[in-house]
Amino acid sequence: MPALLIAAVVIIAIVVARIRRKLALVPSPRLGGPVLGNAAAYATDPAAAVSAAEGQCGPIFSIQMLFLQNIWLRSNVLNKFYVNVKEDAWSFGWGMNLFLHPVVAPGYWDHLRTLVGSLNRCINRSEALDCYAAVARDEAVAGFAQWAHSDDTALFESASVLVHKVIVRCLMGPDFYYHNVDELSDLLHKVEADIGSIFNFVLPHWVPHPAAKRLWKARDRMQDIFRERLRERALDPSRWTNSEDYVSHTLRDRMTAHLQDFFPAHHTVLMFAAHTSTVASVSWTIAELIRSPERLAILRKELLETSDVHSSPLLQACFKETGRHYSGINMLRLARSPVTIPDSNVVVPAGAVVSISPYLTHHDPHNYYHATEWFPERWLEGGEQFRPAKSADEVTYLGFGAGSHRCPGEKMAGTIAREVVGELVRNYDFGWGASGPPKDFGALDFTKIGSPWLKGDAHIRITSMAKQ
Ligand code: HEM
Repeated sequence: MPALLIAAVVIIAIVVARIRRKLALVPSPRLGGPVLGNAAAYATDPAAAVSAAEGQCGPIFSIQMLFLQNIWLRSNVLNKFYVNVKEDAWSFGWGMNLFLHPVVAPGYWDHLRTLVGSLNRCINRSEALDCYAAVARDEAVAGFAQWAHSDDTALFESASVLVHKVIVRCLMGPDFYYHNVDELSDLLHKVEADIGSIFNFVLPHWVPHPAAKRLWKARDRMQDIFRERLRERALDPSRWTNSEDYVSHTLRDRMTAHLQDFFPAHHTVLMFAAHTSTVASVSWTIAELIRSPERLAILRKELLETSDVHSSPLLQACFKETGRHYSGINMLRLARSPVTIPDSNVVVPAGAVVSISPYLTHHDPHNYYHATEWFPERWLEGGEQFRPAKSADEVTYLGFGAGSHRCPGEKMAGTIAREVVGELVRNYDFGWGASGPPKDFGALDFTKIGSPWLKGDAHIRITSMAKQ
């Protein structure tokens, strides 16, 4: 009997040793003090922390964030692998759910693909984009007339108000705009303030901590707003037959009409997906044009010579460069089943968070010449400074993502941003406000979902050229 026991222990020890040799532990850096050092370093300066971790550990490493293991993949080839892993293995939806769970109805993520599919079919049609361009122009004209009254307009904050109005009119429709636009902006800000609460990550989802209670309240109010508006629409259906707003489309689309109960959750997610990054795109482009007056003069000439703001190569290059220079620090997936990283013996376990970094990819000098400069000309014909991905196995530009979750709102965001900035460049003289230029252009706020804003904002003044 003891001999049998010893044999069993030896066999188990051999098997365990073999498995451990096969499944190498993901290396973890030392970025600060023990226990919470890595999480604290990441929270203070995520770009510096991830770069330092890569320097210590190579392209695959793990940063422990309290109870979550966050595994990072840092190479162009791993970017490509990452964006193509399927949802059932590395889930985008369940990654979002880690912090958005208090504001989305249970079951929403199971319908994400269907709802995103309908979004793609609706907002990328030319009729819809023409309509969104007209809405953006209209809001830009009204918004800038207001901005011109002050000699110190907070750029990101004011662009946020403008973009929010455009998004509500386009995605939700004129009735939501008329009745609820300010309240929706308020809800967005409230949700933004609480969604990053550590308690959302670490406590069971049912625990009524203060941030969760506020978020549940916002979720319930969003549901009420939708109930009210959809009830009114049902009383006058003919008015909505040809409406280009996305809510109308989802009510007409037989793939989504039955998912009405999930519309409030879907539009909460979309307010995040669409708002922060579009505001960043508009605001950073305006700020960078102020910093380069010669380029602004060339762009103004180009825009005044064409009747179509969407055909200016320099304006397009400016937005592409803003998407490169001011991109999000991370993408995030929740691993649902073990996945082996190619050409390594690392297996990402189920339950880990897996990330890549658009920001660090875009600032890698091996990928971009003068990577730390905002230099839109790199994207113009003849601007050979962009080093295209070496092969089809690499991804070096992630401004709108790539692969399975590539952004469906790229055309809509581009249309809005070109209309807004085009209106400003054509009709207004603009520069820093009375409080002067921002002290530190490198102070990026990476806490938002999407592209970073500038910490402390930037203040500008605009003057109508017609009045000069
Ligand atoms: C300049 C503005 C925008 C930028 C830079 C941007 C960027 C991105 C990126 C990088 C992703 C991929 C995220 C990932 O793979 O983890 C993404 C996904 C997504 N974006 Fe955008 N986005 C913008 C505007 C919009 C707009 C206007 C909408 C809605 C109308 C939108 C809706 C979405 C949705 C629904 C997804 C998830 C797609 C999926 O699950 O397959 N985005 N976006």
